[in-house]
Amino acid sequence: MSQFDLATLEKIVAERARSGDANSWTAKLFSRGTGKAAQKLGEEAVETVIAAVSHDRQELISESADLLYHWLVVLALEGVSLDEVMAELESRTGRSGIAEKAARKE
Ligand SMILES: N=c1c2ncn([C@@H]3O[C@H](COP(=O)(O)OP(=O)(O)OP(=O)(O)O)[C@@H](O)[C@H]3O)c2ncn1[C@@H]1O[C@H](COP(=O)(O)O)[C@@H](O)[C@H]1O
Repeated sequence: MSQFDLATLEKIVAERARSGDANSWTAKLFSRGTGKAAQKLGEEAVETVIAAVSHDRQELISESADLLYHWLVVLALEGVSLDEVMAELESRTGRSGIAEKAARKE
């Protein structure tokens, strides 16, 4: 099982955004701003949907990775942290009591 996680990728994105490296896609996207990055996010979302409805498993994995990366870039450009999104998701678990049920099973 992969040990890689979104928090690590969020840190990489922040570091690459600051790098100013001409070879960095992240730095390039940051320099072009939220409009361009959000456009790329939308394209990756559509490509993910196409892979899913095509039942193309490998493409679905690849496009999902592109989607999550570009999503983190857009969050960073807008000053939203992954933690804030996770807190929002966590708050929703309370609605069904599912988190408490899962915790009781541990
Ligand atoms: N996870 C990613 C990642 N996923 C996708 N991409 C890039 O996203 C870009 C967009 O994909 P497209 O197929 O749409 O590319 P394109 O056709 O060249 O783009 P356009 O012509 O539409 O502008 C590609 O250049 C991919 O390389 C990524 N670029 C970077 N990362 C991560 O960010 C780190 C830092 O990367 P750099 O910023 O490039 O150093 C990497 O080590 C990775 O961990």
